[in-house]
Amino acid sequence: MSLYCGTACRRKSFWCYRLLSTYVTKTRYLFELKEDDDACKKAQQTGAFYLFHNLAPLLQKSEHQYLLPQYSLVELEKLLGKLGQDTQRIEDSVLIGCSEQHEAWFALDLGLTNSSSMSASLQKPEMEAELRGSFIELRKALFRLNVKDASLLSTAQALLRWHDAHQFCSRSGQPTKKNVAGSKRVCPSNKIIYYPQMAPVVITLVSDGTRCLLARQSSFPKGMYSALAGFCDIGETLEEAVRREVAEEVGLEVERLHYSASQHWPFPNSSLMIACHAAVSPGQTEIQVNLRELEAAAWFSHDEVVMALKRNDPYTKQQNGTFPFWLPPKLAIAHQLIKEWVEKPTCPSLPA
Ligand SMILES: NC(=O)C1=CN([C@@H]2O[C@H](COP(=O)(O)OP(=O)(O)OC[C@H]3O[C@@H](n4cnc5c(N)ncnc54)[C@H](OP(=O)(O)O)[C@@H]3O)[C@@H](O)[C@H]2O)C=CC1
Ligand SMILES: [Mg+2]
Repeated sequence: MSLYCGTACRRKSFWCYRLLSTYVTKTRYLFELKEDDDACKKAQQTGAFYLFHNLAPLLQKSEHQYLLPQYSLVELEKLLGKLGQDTQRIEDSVLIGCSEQHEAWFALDLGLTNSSSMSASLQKPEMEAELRGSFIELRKALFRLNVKDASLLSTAQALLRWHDAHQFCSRSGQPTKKNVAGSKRVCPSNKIIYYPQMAPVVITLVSDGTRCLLARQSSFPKGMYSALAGFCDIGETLEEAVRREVAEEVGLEVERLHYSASQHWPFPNSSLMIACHAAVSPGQTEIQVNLRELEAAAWFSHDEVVMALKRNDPYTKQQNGTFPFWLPPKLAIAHQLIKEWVEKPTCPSLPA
């Protein structure tokens, strides 16, 4: 459905864009592309495509960081032709954002095969040579991207992964069909609509007023400690999830907590990280580590944390064979929580 806006501009669109801020017009343009398949197809003609292979983004190496190449629809069609692939494959692409000038951005995975398309998975080396880049695992690349690109690729990978895992209706078993933008999938037989999902995860930096509590899982890189994290259970509030996770993992009862910020985190699936500061009373700080969840947990002083934040070569083994204590990289919300605590290590004052 389209609406004409007021007499002054006569533009055929969902919205009258004339008096709105750049941010609002961009948001409403994206909304329109998600709702209107024809508008989204049209946007592909002038849009930019980011490529993936089995969820690894195509990147080009520059001196210190990775660059993100993008392709126009015409370039993509040429590339697929050259590789002997049907251009119908472009229908698998998903909308991931747009520029302020309304150039729509799409992501397309050329390694994953879709139940509804007959295209075979393309060979990675052949494509890398053609594209003069490399498909690099997001875990390895994320921390060498600028914040904007890292966020765009996290979104793209999460959406591509969700579509790959939701090709069939869980009620009818029939193949589901995505809309052009990829903001949903529908089962043609029973009309059930599936929307991309994120799992809410609380991440909490516990403090006793002078020290903060950090922990590590055995899967973490050697020497790295982070704030306590855990998936929310169904039916829980954030406050309940924080109190339960802290109790489960280190055996402490949180007295006060306050919200700091949130972050989309693509690993291992798509999580919405909700970051909080929490306090325990100085008299109740003896921890009992749940070894089924954590390898270790400990209280760290302000000075120790300040030193660890300065460490920029954390993987170097020390002479005694151990790895130095270090903290998650800047891009992780855990880093932000820890930095906030270093700047203001007092207990939060809001009631839990
Ligand atoms: N961005 C950041 O700064 C940080 C992000 N994180 C992220 O937070 C997430 C959660 O932290 P973590 O300590 O591992 O979580 P939990 O403490 O909840 O424990 C993880 C366990 O929960 C189970 N699980 C896995 N997926 C789900 C789900 N969707 N819902 C409910 N339970 C699930 C699994 O158990 P089982 O296998 O036994 O079924 C898993 O081993 C991690 O994925 C991690 O990547 C963590 C720290 C910092
Ligand atoms: Mg945990």
